[in-house]
Amino acid sequence: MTIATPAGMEITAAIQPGFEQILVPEALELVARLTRAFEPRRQQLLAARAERARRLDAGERPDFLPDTAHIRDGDWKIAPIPKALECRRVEITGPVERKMVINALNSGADSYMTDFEDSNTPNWDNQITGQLNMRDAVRHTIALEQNGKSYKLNDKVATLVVRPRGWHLDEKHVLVDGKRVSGGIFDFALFMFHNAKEQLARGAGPYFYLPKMESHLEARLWNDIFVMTQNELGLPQGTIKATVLIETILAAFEMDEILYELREHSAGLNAGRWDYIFSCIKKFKLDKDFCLADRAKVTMTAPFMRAYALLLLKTCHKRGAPAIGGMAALIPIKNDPEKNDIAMGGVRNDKARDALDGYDGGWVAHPGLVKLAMTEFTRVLGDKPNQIDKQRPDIDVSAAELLDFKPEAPITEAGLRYNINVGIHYLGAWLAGNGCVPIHNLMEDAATAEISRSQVWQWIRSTKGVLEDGRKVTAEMVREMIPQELEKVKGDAPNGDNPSYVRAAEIFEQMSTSESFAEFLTLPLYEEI
Ligand SMILES: CC(=O)SCCNC(=O)CCNC(=O)[C@H](O)C(C)(C)COP(=O)(O)OP(=O)(O)OC[C@H]1O[C@@H](n2cnc3c(N)ncnc32)[C@H](O)[C@@H]1OP(=O)(O)O
Ligand SMILES: O=CC(=O)O
Ligand SMILES: [Mg+2]
Repeated sequence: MTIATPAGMEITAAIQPGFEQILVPEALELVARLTRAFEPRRQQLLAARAERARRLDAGERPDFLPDTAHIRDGDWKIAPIPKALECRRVEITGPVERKMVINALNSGADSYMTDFEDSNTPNWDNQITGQLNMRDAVRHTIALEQNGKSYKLNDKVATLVVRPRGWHLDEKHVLVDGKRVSGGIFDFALFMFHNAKEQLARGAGPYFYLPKMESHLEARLWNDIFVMTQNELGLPQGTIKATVLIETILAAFEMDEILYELREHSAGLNAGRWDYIFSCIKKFKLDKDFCLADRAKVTMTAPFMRAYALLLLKTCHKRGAPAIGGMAALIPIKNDPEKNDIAMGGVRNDKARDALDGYDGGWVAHPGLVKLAMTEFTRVLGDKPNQIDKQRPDIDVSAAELLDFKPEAPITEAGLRYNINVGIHYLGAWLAGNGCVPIHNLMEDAATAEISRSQVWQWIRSTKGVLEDGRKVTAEMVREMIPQELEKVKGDAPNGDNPSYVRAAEIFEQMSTSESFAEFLTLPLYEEI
């Protein structure tokens, strides 16, 4: 099938039946206009990231910005939060897949973040089918017959929030003036064009989660895109609301500034813990003093994670903004009640800690976790929709505390093998089109897998990358383990005979043993799909 595209735009992927309903000329026109207006700035900001990374590699340490002290010290608040976003005690998240969209909206959670990002392989079909799913979800017509089950929406559903791709990702199948467009702008513009007015008519609005930003200037770019889009679509300014994931170490130093940039459009901040850990490893990968312990030991109570979580909470409430907690990767464990009890206890503790600290809500990965997370937040909040009024002047977090990277031990052979195993399994699933999988009873997505592959790279290079039995982690050691772990993955994965796992092992070896560090694992992977 062919479709009409605006002058200067080319679509290089197949237009499957139904895709033309999303790729309508006016929607593509909006993509083209936003691209022409903002793509040069996206490229400048990505170049600024690379320049900052070079400085960090050379030993520079981040600090709060001197030039924006007046924003941190100033007395201001974000614009009022709309009714539909006042109560977010439990937010379920998941890839933008039809059955999961229905199950998540029906899950009993207050809100649902549908994901074009960490938990989604951004192949062309997933992206456009995801937009079709969103169109039907917003209109409450989404339905499905699968495996003898009928899926449709309940009368009362969770508030929908959409996560477009981050600034680093392109949509390679859409070119404007010969260049790839931004994946984030593409996802955002199509969603806005098809759904914003319908959502407003239904008493909510276009709400977003914004991932992986590294500075307030990147937030300013989103804000300017919101302003132009609202003008283009004839929507009142301030209609769009966005929650920013603080999931990079550099953004942790600019939380006030990020809220300030988006103050007319802000719906608060979220502690995106998994990408945050990955970002710390990435930004200090060459620092001889930096070396984190086995992935399982780096929890929310590690000193640097605790500092970040508390600073986020304090900053949000000071600005009248919701503070939303991140994701415990534990999921229900079938057929093993004992292990399941331990996993559920882990989620309960995680949500109880966030609620008692003062968070207004938190993320869960699975419908089976909604009730217990809700119980923990309700225990603290009672019948209040949020606890934004709970100020935490007692919290005082310094730059040194944000950078207090511990624990450093233990690093174990089991931990190393775990990282290799999860890395291969996840990359293989991703290449096969599934961006979120259960591995060893944990939710694994692009962010958790990034921790695994970057730890292996770092342990090989750091003088502190030594196993607790005294052996140094080396490229040879990792090369030897990769085929062994690949065999285990082939046995464990439901589609283990898919050639994508063999390819994943090759990519994992290349990524973890090569001298250069791939900025995001999804960048080389995207060129393979
Ligand atoms: C770091 C971050 O970025 S966190 C945010 C990104 N990550 C996520 O959003 C995690 C989303 N979660 C998931 O994808 C899944 O829960 C997984 C992959 C972890 C586990 O999936 P499965 O093993 O298939 O779960 P399970 O078999 O227990 O599912 C039972 C039912 O719940 C549904 N379900 C599971 N998780 C979700 C979810 N997050 N949203 C909606 N429905 C879900 C399944 O579709 C299934 O439905 P069915 O009974 O109608 O067939
Ligand atoms: O997106 C969330 C994260 O933890 O990463
Ligand atoms: Mg993330």
